[in-house]
Amino acid sequence: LVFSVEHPAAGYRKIFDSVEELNEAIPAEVIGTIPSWLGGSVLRMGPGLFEVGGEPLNHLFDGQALIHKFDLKDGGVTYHRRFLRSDAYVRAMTENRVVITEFGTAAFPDPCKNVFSRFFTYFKGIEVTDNCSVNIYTIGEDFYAVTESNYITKVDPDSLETLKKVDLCKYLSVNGVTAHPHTDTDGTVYNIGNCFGKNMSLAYNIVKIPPAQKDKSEPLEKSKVLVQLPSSERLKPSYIHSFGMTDNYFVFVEQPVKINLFKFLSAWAFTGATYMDCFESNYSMGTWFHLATKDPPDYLNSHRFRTSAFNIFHHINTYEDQGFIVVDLCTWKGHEFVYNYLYLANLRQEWEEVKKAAVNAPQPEVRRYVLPLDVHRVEQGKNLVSLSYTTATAVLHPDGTVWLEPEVLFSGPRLAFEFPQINYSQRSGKKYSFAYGLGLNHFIPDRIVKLNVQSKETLTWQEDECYPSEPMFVAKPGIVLIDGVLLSVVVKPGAQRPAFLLILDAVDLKEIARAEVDAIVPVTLHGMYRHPRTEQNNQDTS
Ligand SMILES: CCCCCCCCCCCCCCCC(=O)OC/C=C(C)/C=C/C=C(C)/C=C/C1=C(C)CCCC1(C)C
Ligand SMILES: [Fe+2]
Repeated sequence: LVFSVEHPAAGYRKIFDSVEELNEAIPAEVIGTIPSWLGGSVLRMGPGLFEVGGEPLNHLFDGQALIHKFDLKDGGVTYHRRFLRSDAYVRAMTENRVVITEFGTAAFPDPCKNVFSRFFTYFKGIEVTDNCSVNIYTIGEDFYAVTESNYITKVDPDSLETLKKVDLCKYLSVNGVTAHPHTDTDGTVYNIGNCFGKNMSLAYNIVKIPPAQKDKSEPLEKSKVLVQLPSSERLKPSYIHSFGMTDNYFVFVEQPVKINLFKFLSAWAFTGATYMDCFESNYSMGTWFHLATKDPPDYLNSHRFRTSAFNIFHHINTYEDQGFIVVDLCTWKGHEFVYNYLYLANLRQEWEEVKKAAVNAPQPEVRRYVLPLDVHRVEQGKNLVSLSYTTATAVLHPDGTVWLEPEVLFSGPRLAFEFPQINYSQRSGKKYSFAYGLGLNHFIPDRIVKLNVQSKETLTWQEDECYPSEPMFVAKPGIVLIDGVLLSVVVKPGAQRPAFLLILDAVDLKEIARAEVDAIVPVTLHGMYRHPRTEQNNQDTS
């Protein structure tokens, strides 16, 4: 029954429609009672403008970045949104054309320039996009909207004004970093990015940005590359969307989706190709797992962990247990790039067509991989994983590689458990029980799922004609680990008030409240919960 939800009215199309920003926050109508301890704001990023100058943007990740904010205070809720004033947005508005190439849409040539000056414009090099539509997080006390390029954008989390474009290349030797950093309890930020070094040498660099500084100096000024991981292929680094971190280790999964740097650095500048045109699959490498220690930072090159090919975007959680590293992942089987299926034209099709397209796409599966930390030559051919609670295996082969087989934690035909969240502040890097995710039915987000990663039991929230977003876990203040709520922005196109902030009890996924707004909210990708400001932290930031 759970798998057979159908969408004949294709209401999901509404989440891919352009909207206007708001001049000021609008009030929401609250149904139910918002817990008295739940204040603060929900900040989320996503695309909000899907065409420029009458021309469509092609890919889900191309729409111009819109910052959304739901403020919760004294049981009431307001909603506000503003477009990020990125160069990509401002120049598109000014010139009424796509000026900066997006993930799947090439910039339009300036119609005022003749063919010769256009040629020389191209020679000036590639203008990398600053369309920070993927996530928002803090560095020190500042809030940054981010994508995966070298540009991050400082924003005011109260007014949603754009403050400053920051080029990470000024501080760090990286070409970009992921939109999914890890943050320690003291506020230290860790991230990973591709680095195309001198002589075309390639590496993945793990970077560290310290927390807010006592002398109020910029934490980015003190950021550094911690450790360098090698690329399996020269000129073709793998695409990275997230990574794992435990108390003592970093885990990087090198997938067979590759960036062809030759295409990226040459053809792209001349032919008006897009980022999407620079990806290719490696049919033979499978998937490699890399480990590095945090302190002292060091790449562990003694073991080479391998498994069959899959796409990986989101790590769920990673932890150490009895000499093993447990790595839980949202995978997509095979080497074909899942982003090939995320063109807006596909996502906006009639339901029957959407279903047909998803049949040929890589299939989703939540998997647990277990990496033994202690591997000896004599142990060839036998399963090295002795953790009592998992069927995942690791076998040392004569060539010195350790072949991993996963335990499947969740699998449904064309039903993905994606955009995973955990009780991050209390369980990140630690053994845990629950993951919360967005259920993608043939790529259409139509349910919220809670997964018990130990028992594999699931709970589901869904409602007719409703399209939710990534559920964010907010822990109830206190010491009880399982208490908390899930917050998700849900779009219900036919309703009188067509979107709402949904508040679910994270224990049983029962609805606690919803705050309905008189506005459609386009698809959001990721975001953060900002705790209410107390007298104490008001003083801290002043
Ligand atoms: C929320 C519901 C969505 C509905 C459909 C979704 C289906 C999703 C199925 C799979 C999971 C996908 C996860 C998606 C994650 C995501 O948010 O991705 C966004 C990523 C973006 C916008 C990446 C931008 C990357 C850029 C600009 C990279 C640029 C570069 C290179 C490609 C090479 C090196 C240089 C540089 C400039 C860094
Ligand atoms: Fe993501």
